[in-house]
Amino acid sequence: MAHKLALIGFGGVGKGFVEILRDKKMKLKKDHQIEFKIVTITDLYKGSLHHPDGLSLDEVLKAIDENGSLDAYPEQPGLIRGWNSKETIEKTNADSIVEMTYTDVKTGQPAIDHCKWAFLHKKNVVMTNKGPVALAYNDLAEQAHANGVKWFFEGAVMSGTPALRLPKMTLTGNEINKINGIFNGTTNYMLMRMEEGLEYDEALKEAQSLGYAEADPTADVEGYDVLYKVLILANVVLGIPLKREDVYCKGISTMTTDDIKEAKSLGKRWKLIGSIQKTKEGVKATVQPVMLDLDDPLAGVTGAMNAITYSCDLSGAVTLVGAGAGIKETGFAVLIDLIAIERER
Ligand SMILES: NC(=O)C1=CN([C@@H]2O[C@H](COP(=O)(O)OP(=O)(O)OC[C@H]3O[C@@H](n4cnc5c(N)ncnc54)[C@H](OP(=O)(O)O)[C@@H]3O)[C@@H](O)[C@H]2O)C=CC1
Ligand SMILES: N[C@@H](CC=O)C(=O)O
Repeated sequence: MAHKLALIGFGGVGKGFVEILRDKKMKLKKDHQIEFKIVTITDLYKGSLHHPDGLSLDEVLKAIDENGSLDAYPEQPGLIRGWNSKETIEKTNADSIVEMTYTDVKTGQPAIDHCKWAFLHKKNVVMTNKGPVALAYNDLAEQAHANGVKWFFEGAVMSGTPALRLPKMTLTGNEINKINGIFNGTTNYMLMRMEEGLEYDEALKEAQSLGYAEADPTADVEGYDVLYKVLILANVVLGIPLKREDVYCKGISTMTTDDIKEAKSLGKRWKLIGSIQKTKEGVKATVQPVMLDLDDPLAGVTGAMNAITYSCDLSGAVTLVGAGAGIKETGFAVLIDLIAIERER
């Protein structure tokens, strides 16, 4: 039986995910005997569509590409328009909610409420939104468990690169003492382009046009996006209930091309580094720009690529390098989570 999905938030990642489902439909069925059917899509300004038997992905993409809105989707018997996110969760016949609204770095809303409502209505949640995981992990994980549903969010850290499944699945049995790395695609891309001669504003515009930046890019350049990822890694991977006030956070917003040139003249390169370390005095967590030697492995991670190193007592340091942002890459993260749910069904 097809696994029915309701999408909340239909921006870059939402569209990327629908394109993946359209393109991989046959392969998923043939290789994995899995069929996903999107029955609802709800977006704040682009509108909302629901059909209990499934929406035509070609028509959804045509409506968005040609009109920027779901309102242009053709009429058909049984089609319902106009649900908001709460109505979607309450009324849809979907098995899983895919939450891809913007990340609010202060409150985590409305995504935290979306999770709570979905769990109460016995629906799984897959999300790329970082807010609920960073701010309400323990509470929401308990609610999902109590309602017998799954809550997955692989895309919240390093988009489609499995930065969360790696420690949870294959590094299990190790004590992880330190996690550090590059966790933001936008700023890593900007630093590379500034080294190539672009001004700060030009580099930011490019990162936005490539779909890497947050709806409000302040989150990227001030380091809050990395701070959120540090909180997720601490809570989910290390089981440490770290809060935002526990983390020293400095972004790249004050950096100029002169800073970049200075590093270059010293044979170094700036990177925005997130780090969590267990020490005798407790946990030390920071987000800050660091000048690295060019032969440091992290110095070679450029563009929207990210890297994470898990320092483990048994396996030693294990580093994963891969996309940290991107429409297709993050859409893929949703697919990984949905396949994981489907395999457990
Ligand atoms: N882009 C990337 O590379 C990555 C993104 N993420 C996360 O994935 C999520 C989506 O990212 P992305 O697609 O790039 O962001 P976008 O800003 O492109 O899309 C977010 C969408 O959510 C919609 N939205 C906001 N509030 C609501 C609501 N209450 N109900 C319904 N829809 C709503 C917005 O509507 P409208 O625009 O119509 O107002 C917008 O279309 C974010 O949380 C982001 O942090 C995670 C990893 C990587
Ligand atoms: N804006 C973020 C998107 C992924 O989390 C980034 O640039 O890394």
